[in-house]
Amino acid sequence: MARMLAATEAIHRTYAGEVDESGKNMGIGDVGPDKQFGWAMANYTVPRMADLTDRDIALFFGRIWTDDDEDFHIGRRHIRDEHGDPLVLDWRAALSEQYYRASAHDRRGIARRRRFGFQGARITGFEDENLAFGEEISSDILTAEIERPRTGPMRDIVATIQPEQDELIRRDAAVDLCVQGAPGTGKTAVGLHRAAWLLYTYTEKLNKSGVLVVGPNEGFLAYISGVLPTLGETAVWQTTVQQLTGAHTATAADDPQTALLKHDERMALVCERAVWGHVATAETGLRGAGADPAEGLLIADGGWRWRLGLRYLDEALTNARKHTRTYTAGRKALEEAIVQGVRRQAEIRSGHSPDGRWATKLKRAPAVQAFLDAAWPKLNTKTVVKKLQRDEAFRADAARGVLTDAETALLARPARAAAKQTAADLLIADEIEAHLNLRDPSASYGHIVIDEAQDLSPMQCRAIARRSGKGSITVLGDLAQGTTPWAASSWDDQMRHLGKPAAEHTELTTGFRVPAVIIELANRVLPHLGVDVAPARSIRSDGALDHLHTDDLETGVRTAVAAALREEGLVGVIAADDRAAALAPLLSGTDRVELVAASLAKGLEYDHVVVVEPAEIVEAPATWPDGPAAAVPGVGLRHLYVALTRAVSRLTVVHRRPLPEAMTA
Ligand SMILES: Nc1ncnc2c1ncn2[C@@H]1O[C@H](COP(=O)(O)OP(=O)(O)OP(=O)(O)O)[C@@H](O)[C@H]1O
Repeated sequence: MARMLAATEAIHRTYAGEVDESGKNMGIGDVGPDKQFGWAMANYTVPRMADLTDRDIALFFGRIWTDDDEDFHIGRRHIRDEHGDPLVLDWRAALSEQYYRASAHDRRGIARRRRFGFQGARITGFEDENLAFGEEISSDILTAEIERPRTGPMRDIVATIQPEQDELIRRDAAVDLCVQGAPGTGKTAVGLHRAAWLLYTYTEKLNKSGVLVVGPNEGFLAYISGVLPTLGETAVWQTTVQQLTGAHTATAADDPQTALLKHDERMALVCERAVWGHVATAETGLRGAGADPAEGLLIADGGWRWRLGLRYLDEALTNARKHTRTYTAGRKALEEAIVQGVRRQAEIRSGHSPDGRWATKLKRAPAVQAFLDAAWPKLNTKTVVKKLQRDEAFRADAARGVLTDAETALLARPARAAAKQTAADLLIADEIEAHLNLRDPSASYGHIVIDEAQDLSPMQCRAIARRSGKGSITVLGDLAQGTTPWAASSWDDQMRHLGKPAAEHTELTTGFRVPAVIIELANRVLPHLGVDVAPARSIRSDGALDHLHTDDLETGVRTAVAAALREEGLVGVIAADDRAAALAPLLSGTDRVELVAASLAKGLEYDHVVVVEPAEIVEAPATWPDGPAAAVPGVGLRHLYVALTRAVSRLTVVHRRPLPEAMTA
């Protein structure tokens, strides 16, 4: 690697001058092709040098010997010798697949596999499997990696990817995946590694179109943000659905009932009607333009007078509606049809076809404009949203047969709240905009990874789908951990909202995070959550579970945290949202302890978790993602399930009140 770095530095030195010079001169005068090339080379070498600089990570973690007696090392990045021959294969290379997938039963041409253990950049040991002799071992190196104390954000798992994970990671780029998985089964890990694999395998296509990772909240993004850069991928956008849909810029909040309605799938149809309902019949259009439908559209064109009949206009309207995807394009198509109709008459009458300038002038003719404005009025998103909010008759038309009267009334917003929009209003605006205008294809992503996807509302799913375009998606989640008021209860529905009804479905059940004693406790809660999902089976027999019954919660928490700090790793204290706020002063000043509100614990993990007063977590009202607090039935128990499944090694349940029945039954 040092030699590769030296070679890259030499290239950089050769061209570095071009960067400085062209940095000054770029865009001024003539920058010849040589300079362009030099500039490109110098720029190319900069990230490559960073990538080749020591990263305190072992250069390789595995080795395979094939039946043909070739051998390869497998590592995080590809390393070659001065002749260009590979010394270490990138974990994403096609051949590396054999390292992860070969078994004694299905050797895939691999005679022997070696796994290296390492600490930082130092190799600490290795274990061999002679697959050719039918040998298969349970890996201590994998066990050590899984049990390793967590010291900070999430790390990559390249050294120990399991065969069933590898299969998902390396699915073809065109495949849409939906992965249901119990807590700690590696969904997030699979999603991120799949993003990295796709970028490596389809570099050109995906670097251009981009890869997006959507997570539930900013805390989660911070937790996972380092994984892709350590895998050498810096060009992946990571965002929350709130950021993606602009919800974070909302200036007002909906009451829970209204928010629920605005996130409902039926709103998609209301939005569609609110836009397309503006298209009138030819007859109404003519009347609206002050013309007599029996006479049709009369257009004065210099010395000429043209007439388009009702039937022609009706057909033009129907065609424009049928053959265009967006409202704005539809109006254009209608305008073109009018020009076309007149052009034909002009050709017959004058014997030659009028030019483009004539067409532009004709479009501006007052009669044409008046008809277009009446039959297919110009619209923008703001106008439509405003009409939905303020115009009762318009709202009733758009919602007729879709929403009840009471629901329709919830969409009304008083004029004094005019400029203020809620997060759900912005989603509605996004939906309406999609009917009005085609999205710029460059604003769509080649692949989108969506984590904790069970929490998305139908309208949020649709907003993400619009950003996917022709790209594929990987959807990860757990129905049992759905805690939003609109959480999904079926993946089929969710995939339909995401525009990928034919996605491949898989379920992961091998738990890598939570030890068996702790997952058993969580699995007691699972049947009470009202979803049909498989429980996790932990591959770990270590770990500890303690209950601390106390008269005083604060003392109990203090005792539990002090005990937890005697061991290595991070401590997470999870409590009902209000309780968490109250505990904050108690826990400040300890950098190995993090206090987490139960509603924000999703996706995170700690070596030692202290769950505070489960009864309170069960009772606490859900904190709505973009609105006020309000009780969502059953959500508290799901928060408890999430809280109980965050521990990597030890869990202490601190309680003053009796434990909820679901935990003890
Ligand atoms: N093959 C593996 N080797 C080592 N560690 C792994 C492996 N697979 C998963 N892990 C670890 O297990 C833990 C749980 O993984 P991850 O967070 O991806 O699970 P999840 O299914 O997304 O969980 P949750 O539903 O609770 O968010 C992580 O620390 C991850 O690094």
